Amino acid sequence: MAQTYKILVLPGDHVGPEVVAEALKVLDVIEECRPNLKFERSFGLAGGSSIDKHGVPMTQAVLDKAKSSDAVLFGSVGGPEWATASPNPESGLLQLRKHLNTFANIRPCEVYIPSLVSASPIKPDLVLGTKFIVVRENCGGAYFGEKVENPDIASDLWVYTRPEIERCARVSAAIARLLGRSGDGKGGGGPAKVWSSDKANVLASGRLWRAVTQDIFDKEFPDIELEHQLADSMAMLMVKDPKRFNGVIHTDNTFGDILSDISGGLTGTLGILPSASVSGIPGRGRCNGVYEPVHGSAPDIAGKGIVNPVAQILSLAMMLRYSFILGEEADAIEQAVTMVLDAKEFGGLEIRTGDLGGRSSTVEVGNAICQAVRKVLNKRDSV
Ligand SMILES: NC(=O)c1ccc[n+]([C@@H]2O[C@H](COP(=O)([O-])OP(=O)(O)OC[C@H]3O[C@@H](n4cnc5c(N)ncnc54)[C@H](O)[C@@H]3O)[C@@H](O)[C@H]2O)c1
Ligand SMILES: CC(C)[C@H](C(=O)O)[C@@H](O)C(=O)O
Ligand SMILES: [Mg+2]
Repeated sequence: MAQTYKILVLPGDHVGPEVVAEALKVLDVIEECRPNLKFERSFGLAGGSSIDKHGVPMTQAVLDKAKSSDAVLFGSVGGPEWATASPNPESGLLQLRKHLNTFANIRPCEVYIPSLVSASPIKPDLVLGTKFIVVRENCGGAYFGEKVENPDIASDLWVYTRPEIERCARVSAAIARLLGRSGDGKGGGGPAKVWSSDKANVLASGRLWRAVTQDIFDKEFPDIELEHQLADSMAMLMVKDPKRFNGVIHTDNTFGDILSDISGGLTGTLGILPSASVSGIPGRGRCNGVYEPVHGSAPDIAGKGIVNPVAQILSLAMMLRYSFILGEEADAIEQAVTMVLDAKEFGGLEIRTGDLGGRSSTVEVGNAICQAVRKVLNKRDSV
C-alpha cells in the first residue's frame, strides 16, 4: 500500500509558476523511483493571481485546503501591478503562515563547492565553507502586531510574548542538533553553535528576546553553546567574515528576513536559497509546513525562462525532510543539485542559470536535476 502525502501547490505570481513547475517535475521523479510513495497534489491561487480572480490575496477556501493538506509548496507572490492593492499579495503569504501556525522559518545558506564560490562577490577564501541556518521567528513581531495606517502616520507594533520566543528557541536548538558542529547535517561533533540576533540595546522586544532565549538554553539545552549578537553588527560581520556564524542564527521575524537576504548576497544570488516555514520542532515527527524559496517573484526576469529553479527544488527537499520524514529522498534531491551545480553529472558540462554565471534555461536546469535525482535513487537501489 503506497504512503500518500497531500500537497497544496500555490505557485503564486511572476517567476513563482516557472520554478514550481520544475520542483513538481522532481516530485514526479521521486514517485517514479519510489512506487510506494504518492504525492497527491491540489492547486490554488495565492497573491496577485488570487487578487485578480477573487479580489483577495488568499481565500478562506485555500486556507482550509492548506490546513487539510500535509504541506504547502509555495512559489512567490507580488509584483508592481499590485503595488497599490489593499490587501496586497504579500499579505496573503503572511495570512497563510499565521493560519498554519508555521512559527519558525528555517533558511539554510551554504557555499560548499568551488563552483558556487565563483558566483559570490566575496573573496573565495572568506566565503568557501560558509554554512549557517537562519531560524527566523515567523508568526510574530512587527509583521503581526497591531497596525495603524493613516495618510500622515503609520505604525507597526513589534510585540513578542515569552511563549513565542521559547518555541522558536526550541526550533533553533533542534536545528543546532541536526546540523552538528561539523556541519554534516547528522549532528556530527555535537550540536552546532547558536547565535541569537536581536537589538536588545534599543528595543524592549529585543531585551525580552535575549532574556527568554538565554533562559531556555540554560534550562533545556545547557550543552548547546549560545552567543548573543546585535543584529546590525551581525549584518556587517556576515559579509566581512561569513564563516564566523557557521551554525544556527536564531532571530526575530524582521531581522530574519533581512539576514536571510544577506545570505543571497553571500552566494551571489537568491536563486539557490530554500526555506521551510514549519509548525513543529524538526526531528520530532511530522509537522505541517509552507515550503517557499527565500526569493520573491522576481518580476524583472519573469516569463523569460531564465529564473533559477534551485531554491524552489531545495525547498521541496526540505518538505520531504521536515513534513514527510523522507530523509533519504530529501538527501537525493540535495545531492542531485550539487551534482548539477558542480558540473559532475553531465561530463563537466556547465548547466546553470545566468544568476550563477551560466547560460542554461530554467527548464534545462530542472531537467538536469531530475536526471541526477533518478541516477542517485536508482544507484542506491542497486547497492
Ligand atoms: N515568498 C515570497 O512570495 C516573496 C519573497 C520575497 C519577495 N517577494 C515579493 O516579490 C516581489 C519582488 O521583490 P524583490 O525584487 O525585492 O525581490 P526578489 O527576491 O523577487 O528579487 C531580487 C533580485 O534577485 C533576483 N532573483 C530572485 N530570485 C531569483 C532566481 N530564482 N533566479 C535568478 N534570480 C533571482 C531577481 O531577478 C532580482 O534581481 C515583491 O513584490 C516582493 O514583495 C515575495
Ligand atoms: C513577501 C514577504 C511577506 C516575505 C517576508 O517578509 O517574510 C518575504 O520577504 C520573505 O522573505 O519570505
Ligand atoms: Mg524576504
